[in-house]
Amino acid sequence: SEHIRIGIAGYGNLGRGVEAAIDKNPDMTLVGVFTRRDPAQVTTLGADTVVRTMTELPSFTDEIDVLILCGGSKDDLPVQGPELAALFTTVDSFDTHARVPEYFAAMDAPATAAGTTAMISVGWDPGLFSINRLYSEALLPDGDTYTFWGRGLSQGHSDAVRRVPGVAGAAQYTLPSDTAIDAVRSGSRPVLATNQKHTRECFVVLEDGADAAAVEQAIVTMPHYFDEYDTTVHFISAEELARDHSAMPHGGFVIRSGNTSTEASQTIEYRLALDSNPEFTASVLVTYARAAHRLNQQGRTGAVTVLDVAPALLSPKTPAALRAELL
Ligand SMILES: NC(=O)C1=CN([C@@H]2O[C@H](COP(=O)(O)OP(=O)(O)OC[C@H]3O[C@@H](n4cnc5c(N)ncnc54)[C@H](OP(=O)(O)O)[C@@H]3O)[C@@H](O)[C@H]2O)C=CC1
Ligand SMILES: N[C@@H](C[C@H]1CC(C(=O)O)=NO1)C(=O)O
Repeated sequence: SEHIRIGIAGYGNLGRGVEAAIDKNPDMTLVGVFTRRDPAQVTTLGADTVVRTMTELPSFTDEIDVLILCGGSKDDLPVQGPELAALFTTVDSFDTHARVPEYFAAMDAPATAAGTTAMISVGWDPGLFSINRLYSEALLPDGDTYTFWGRGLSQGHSDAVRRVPGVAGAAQYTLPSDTAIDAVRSGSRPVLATNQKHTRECFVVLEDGADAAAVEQAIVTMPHYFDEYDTTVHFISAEELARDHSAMPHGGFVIRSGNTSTEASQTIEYRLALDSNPEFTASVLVTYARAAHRLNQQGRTGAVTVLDVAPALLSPKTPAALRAELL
């Protein structure tokens, strides 16, 4: 039967989640974790997990079928993605929405040249929510689509805050507006500005000697992450961060209300409720690694997104079994 050999590039919340998710998929094997740090500093879930430096990756091109990129979207993936897509079929969770077109192009060139497949922006948003926004808009042309997240910890926004000079640690929570949700659920199809749907709340540990006012200003004005929102910043100790902000729950929903006739109002809704944002996202990444490997074997090279993936490619079951069980 098919067997897929996985590498993990970058070992943080997501990398750890991918290590766990591979254990849940019998058709997958973890070849190793690749880190920019000293491997001796990296403690993995599995005691026997191989940990190597990122610089060793070029010597693993024959041993890895799909490399799952678990770096941060703000600063890591824009550099690591194109370099690694030139060597491996990759899957990543790039989630700076405004920069997706530019990142897609940056991944498409090396992957096309190398004959690899670069599947970008895999996760739940972008990812599963993107698929449901597509279904909703295609199925109900006359309608409006809304996306709400939280209350929960956004990993992309937490990563972005951690990259601000003077920040030693951070957690960012996204809070949906109940007023906005009620208006949407009423079916009145309201027009809502970005800052009417969510607010953002950051808990930040400062490095010794850092200027709190300067850090706060850098966060609340950050393009693509915070500049369109009302954001509050709290400064806490490293102990408080570890004690109160280690769980990473999240979730949300995509809802479209539309009309198929003046009399008939229709609603489509897709919802997630997550105890662990990173573990769920990692499970999505591993599932789509199966599809990326199959697409590459079919000769589909260059950059692709979840919107290009036929659902059957995601399943470990054969098409015949899927037809017998799911249709
Ligand atoms: N599309 C979606 O729905 C989702 C997307 N994401 C994306 O996933 C990205 C990664 O999230 P997350 O895993 O939480 O980010 P982390 O900050 O945990 O990890 C990012 C990188 O930082 C390095 N790192 C991790 N821990 C440490 C440490 N203790 N000391 C020094 N460096 C460390 C690792 O690189 P190295 O090992 O090389 O040092 C790692 O690859 C986010 O930026 C977000 O964009 C996340 C959730 C959902
Ligand atoms: N990409 C997000 C996944 C969801 C969560 C989110 C937000 O809270 O702004 N936007 O998209 C993440 O990093 O957690």
